[in-house]
Amino acid sequence: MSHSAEPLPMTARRSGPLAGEAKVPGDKSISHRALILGALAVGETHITGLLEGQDVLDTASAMRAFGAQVERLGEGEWRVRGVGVGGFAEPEGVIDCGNSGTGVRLIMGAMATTPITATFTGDASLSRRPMGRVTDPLELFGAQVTAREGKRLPLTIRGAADPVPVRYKTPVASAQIKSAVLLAGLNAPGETVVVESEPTRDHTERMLAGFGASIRSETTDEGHVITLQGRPELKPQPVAVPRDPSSAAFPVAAALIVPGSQIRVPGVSRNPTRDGLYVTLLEMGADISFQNQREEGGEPVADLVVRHGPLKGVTVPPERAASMIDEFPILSVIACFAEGTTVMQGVHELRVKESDRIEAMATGLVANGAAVETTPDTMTVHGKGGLTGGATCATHLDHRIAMSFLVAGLASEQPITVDDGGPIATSFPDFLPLMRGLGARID
Ligand SMILES: O=C(O)C1=C[C@@H](OP(=O)(O)O)[C@@H](O)[C@H](O)C1
Ligand SMILES: C=C(OP(=O)(O)O)C(=O)O
Repeated sequence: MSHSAEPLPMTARRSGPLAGEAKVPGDKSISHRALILGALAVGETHITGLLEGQDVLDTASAMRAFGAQVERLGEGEWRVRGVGVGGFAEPEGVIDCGNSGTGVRLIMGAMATTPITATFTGDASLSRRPMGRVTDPLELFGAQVTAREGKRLPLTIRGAADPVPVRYKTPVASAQIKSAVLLAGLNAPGETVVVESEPTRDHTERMLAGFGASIRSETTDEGHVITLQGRPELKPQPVAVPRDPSSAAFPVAAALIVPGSQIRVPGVSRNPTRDGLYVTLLEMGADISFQNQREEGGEPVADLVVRHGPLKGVTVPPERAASMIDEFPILSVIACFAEGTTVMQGVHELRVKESDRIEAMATGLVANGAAVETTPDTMTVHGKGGLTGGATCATHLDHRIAMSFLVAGLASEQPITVDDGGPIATSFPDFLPLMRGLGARID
């Protein structure tokens, strides 16, 4: 939901060793998809471990507006009674996706091949983000899109009455574009094909297969090719959402930079398309072990044990960017506490997230004593084994910027303040109690 709540400043102070267990919330990407596929299935989908962050709650409301029955049974436990592929009803009101790029882009895809009309809106951050990357391919299916200048929200989609399948090469590596096209392809006859230059997170493909769709992925000379057979009957599946590796990154980073820390983060997804931060941290010399590796709900998971220790700067190659796209803000913090230079390459997509994350991190880190250089596509941090701190950082309605600076403050010489911690609730509503439970001094 878009709201103009009062800003909520928060301050993090140098803390003693962090210890204990960090049970981070359910994966945000999988949570959105469980609700949307549940709504498109025929029958009842039972979900456990759903992230109850505002982004996902907005997707739940949207699925109700399109005619699905969505009920909360208990903490993280939800039931969705779906309407079937092509069964969405026309919503009576505007669909407000709040702060969530994933929510709005996937839902636009899911309705674009059904003959109904819907208007989408979002908060100030989402209204600045590019939507043409999704509406362009949706028009190829036959949907009609009315948007203001620059293809931003609010926009209206009139779904195709007689959709045609599409073969689409994504112009940027984006799981949101890929997923929107695949979800639109569900109600088009024949094969819808998405080609991506680098593989992006594959939760949509895994879950569609789990719900009984015929879908295959292969690597060819052209790239990573996903082929979906349209008009399946989706069969409800129990979905057990693993814990979010992108949320886990914050307590993990805190334990790595606060001297003497040792924490355990159980049940975190280790999906290879989401694993780039952890690969990078191991290269930096981080002391992380992955215990009890197992499969849960179609995703590989492990318990992470993380200990503080010395870190060194590394170069993160551009082909790794997609597998850690949301983790660069917190990596830039960790890089300040390493010795030596960390270069993050191929990160231009960070400029069109909830904020321009390259700009937001560089400005805040420099204000707190770091040496950072940026180009349109790279961020370089000259690590000095610590940070002075003492400054207030602007979070620009961006949860990951807020959490990154708060983690930085736990190990800086002086406290670090963020001007607004409110957006943290979009993806990690229990961030404060969880971090305080480990010994973090944040108020
Ligand atoms: O598909 C998803 O669930 C997501 C894809 C990524 O966005 P892009 O596809 O725009 O890179 C990521 O940044 C976002 O947090 C979640
Ligand atoms: C980019 C993010 O989310 P979204 O695109 O769904 O707003 C994120 O959670 O870091």
